Amino acid sequence: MQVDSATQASNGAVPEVAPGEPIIHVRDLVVGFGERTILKGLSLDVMRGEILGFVGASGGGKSVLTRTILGLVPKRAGTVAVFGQDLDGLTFEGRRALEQRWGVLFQQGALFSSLSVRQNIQFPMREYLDLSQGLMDELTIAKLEMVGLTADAAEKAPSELSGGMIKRAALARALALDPEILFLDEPTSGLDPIGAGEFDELIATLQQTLGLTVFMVTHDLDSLHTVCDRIAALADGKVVAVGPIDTMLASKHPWVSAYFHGKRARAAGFGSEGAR
Ligand SMILES: Nc1ncnc2c1ncn2[C@@H]1O[C@H](COP(=O)(O)OP(=O)(O)OP(=O)(O)O)[C@@H](O)[C@H]1O
Repeated sequence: MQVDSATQASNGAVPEVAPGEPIIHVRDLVVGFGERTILKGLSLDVMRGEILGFVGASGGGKSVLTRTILGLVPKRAGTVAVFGQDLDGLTFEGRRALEQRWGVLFQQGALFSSLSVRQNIQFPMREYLDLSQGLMDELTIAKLEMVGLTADAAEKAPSELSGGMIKRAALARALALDPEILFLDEPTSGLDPIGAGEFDELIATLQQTLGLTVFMVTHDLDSLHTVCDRIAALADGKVVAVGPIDTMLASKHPWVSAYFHGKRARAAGFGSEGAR
């Protein structure tokens, strides 16, 4: 894929990714903190319109990769390009234009606890757009309905919501700017299996109706099986397997094999006993 920084308009206009080119393109990425190197030459492509599940051992660097793609963590080497734009070559305006095209649901601190749900959802609108209060209020209700919440959730504080409602409200905030890419960090963690299943269905529905590309960090085997088009597995600081679930089940890499054929995978009905 060609990342042509010369085409990156300084006015923030964004060149389109050619059909068949990855929407997120990571090559030879090295990220570390002090003496520790976490990502050791990681490469990964995410294609437009897919739901890519990203798995790996706890502490392996999944959140670090997400945060590096978002430009929140500095890299030591390698390339990160989103929508065909090398993150390194961006002007301030170019960077802001890019940020409006993705939405993020972080694992921790999904919502600002001191703000109402309405204020949370309007936060990115205020940051990036110049809309009247009336229009923002209308959009807020539309986003809440999109994620299966009713309008009366808007005036609630996060502390008044159940865990599942917090995830949905956070998703509504991630959708506030009509993003093309959704980054989800452990979206179903903390939810019971039914709540997690419903959230998975919601993500699949949104992906289809809005044409989203979804990058999802998850440990949830059910999510990986039910909603992900492809899975990428992280081990030893690199992507060691990438492909549909069958690729994961066939992988000989020790971590991937242990994960997809382990006790939890078997309990969920996958793995050595055959994929369901
Ligand atoms: N800002 C930072 N400064 C120092 N170390 C960090 C920083 N951010 C992450 N790390 C370290 O990088 C490693 C990878 O962290 P990361 O949160 O990406 O793991 P993860 O794969 O997402 O884990 P989990 O599945 O448990 O959420 C951890 O050892 C973590 O302590």
